[in-house]
Amino acid sequence: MALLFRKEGDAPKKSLWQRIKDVANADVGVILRGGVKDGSLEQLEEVLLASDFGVATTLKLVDQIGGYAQRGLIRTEPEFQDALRRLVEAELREGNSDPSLKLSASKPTVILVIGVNGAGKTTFIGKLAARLRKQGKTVLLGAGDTFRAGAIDQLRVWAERVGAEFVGAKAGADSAAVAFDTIDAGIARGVDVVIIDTAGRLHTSAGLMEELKKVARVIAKRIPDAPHETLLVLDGTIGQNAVVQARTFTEAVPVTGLVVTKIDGTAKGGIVVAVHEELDVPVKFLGTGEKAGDLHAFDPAQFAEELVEA
Ligand SMILES: Nc1nc2c(ncn2[C@@H]2O[C@H](COP(=O)(O)OP(=O)(O)OP(=O)(O)O)[C@@H](O)[C@H]2O)c(=O)[nH]1
Repeated sequence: MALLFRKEGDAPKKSLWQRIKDVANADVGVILRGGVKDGSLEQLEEVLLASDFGVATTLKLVDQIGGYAQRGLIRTEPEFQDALRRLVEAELREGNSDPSLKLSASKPTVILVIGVNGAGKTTFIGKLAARLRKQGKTVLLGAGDTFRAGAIDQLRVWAERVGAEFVGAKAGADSAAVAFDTIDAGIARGVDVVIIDTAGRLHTSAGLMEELKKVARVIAKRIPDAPHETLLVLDGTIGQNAVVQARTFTEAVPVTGLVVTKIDGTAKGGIVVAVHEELDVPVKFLGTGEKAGDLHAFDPAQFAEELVEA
């Protein structure tokens, strides 16, 4: 099984379970004796908060663990660890949680990719294009991040590397116009999937959100049920700020899936659970590095297991 939180050969990071045992030893002891009462789960709560689960998810998990302990369902450390793993997985499967990428029955499927600069949008698009090419699909990348010239070149390089087609424009061009041209080219060339990059920085966040709305409107004008996926890319190392960012974006456009990047750089994967819980949007992919293969289709069972036990 591919490792999410570290590469083969890397020294293991401290797992969530190890941190719970280090910091919350007293809690573990109390829980195992079935003696859960007010205050005895405080250290567990602190570890979960420090691991980016966020307040709402942390309180829910602590409450559930407390309930299990009181009912005598947790009597050994492995039972405690297993309960936590199962609760995290259940959290990830709650509500709107289908991790599969929706492809349209008619060509092309249009995927719009949004997120702030530096979150790893362009790298994700390159990796997703590589994955779709491997599945035998034809792919066209549209460089809608016209705010930054480097982003256009970076996407072109990815297109060449993975054998995808490319539509670009000069830096400063209208992002919505690039999206329109890309879809036109996708229809004319009969490609299977069109992936459109967007800018992540404008002078004001209100300006950025207006631009994204316009891009989505222009796409829908050309293909009424498009974009078929609007994927929001979040940096997994920035903690609760990712939740704040996600709220701003989801208020502007209907986000259909989350991509959490740089998971290889953190051992605190609680943010993946927190964003899903807060937004009721499925996590669809995890990024674990800069290479084409460093993309994982999201699997709640694998994630919960590695987060708690790895
Ligand atoms: N370790 C690690 N680095 C990543 C991952 N995804 C992206 N990066 C790196 O993060 C940096 C930012 O990624 P970009 O893809 O350029 O980010 P962007 O959101 O497109 O931002 P701009 O290019 O500034 O528009 C680059 O140095 C990437 O190589 C990941 O999953 N793991």
